[in-house]
Amino acid sequence: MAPSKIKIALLQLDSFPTKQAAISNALTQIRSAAKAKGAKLVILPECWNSTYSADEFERSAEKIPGGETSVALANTAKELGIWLVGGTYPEVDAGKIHNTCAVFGPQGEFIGKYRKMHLFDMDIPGICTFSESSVLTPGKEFLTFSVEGLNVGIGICYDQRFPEFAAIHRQLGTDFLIFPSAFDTYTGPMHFELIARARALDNSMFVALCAPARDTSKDYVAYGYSTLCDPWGRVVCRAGEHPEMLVVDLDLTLLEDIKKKIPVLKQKRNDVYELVRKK
Ligand SMILES: NC(=O)CC(=O)C(=O)O
Repeated sequence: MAPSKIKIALLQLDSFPTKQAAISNALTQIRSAAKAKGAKLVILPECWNSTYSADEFERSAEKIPGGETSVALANTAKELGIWLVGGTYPEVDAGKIHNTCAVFGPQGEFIGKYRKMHLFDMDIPGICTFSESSVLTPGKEFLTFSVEGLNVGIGICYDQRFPEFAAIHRQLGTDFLIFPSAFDTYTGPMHFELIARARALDNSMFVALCAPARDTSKDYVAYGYSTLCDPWGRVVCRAGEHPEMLVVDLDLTLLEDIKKKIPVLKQKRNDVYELVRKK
């Protein structure tokens, strides 16, 4: 029988001048989350081992699996016997660059990877202009997997702005949708928590947004404020701007609880409208 609780950790990681230093810090934090706090599933942020910039994506991209970050994460997942959602780091494959999340299981096995499907192209003049599509290739595949009976799905940052993405995950059976996310400091205060709560409530699922800590010395300043919402759309826990570890027991009984009490998922009018996955 599936457990009624599972302990998870969201690591809001600091930035470092080199990839090696970022990896070393991440491994220390993962060990602390698993050994000192007992987390069974540990989640890292978007773009935690490189600067969030188009140039840097090309410079630091690696093979997934097989590259140095993936090997370090796989070994650590095995050492600790945990599930590890590796945040995102740039992937190179057949000459193309992707913003990719790799997932590793408790034996260090590669569970799968998810490539950011909706690329972050935003233009708010004088505030935030970013064009992931100038260097990255978007993904087309969804990723889901089971952790002790809990159905987990992966999205990345900008994907959370598309309600259809989370709704397709609902169709796929996802009960916990995880978005490694590096929102900026303009949209973050307006939208980050709002979107997390909306996706959670719309789909009666847990939603986690795991962000890098804020570093004001960077060109792209990440918002921070990693957030976890329950299927009722409530914020279970939220970080601040600085490096932080959020450790929490997901109360899995809430999944059935809301489905019984507010059965919107069964009440969809598929005779009138329908959402169709094409790939
Ligand atoms: N960084 C992103 O992918 C998205 C973001 O910052 C936003 O949507 O705002």
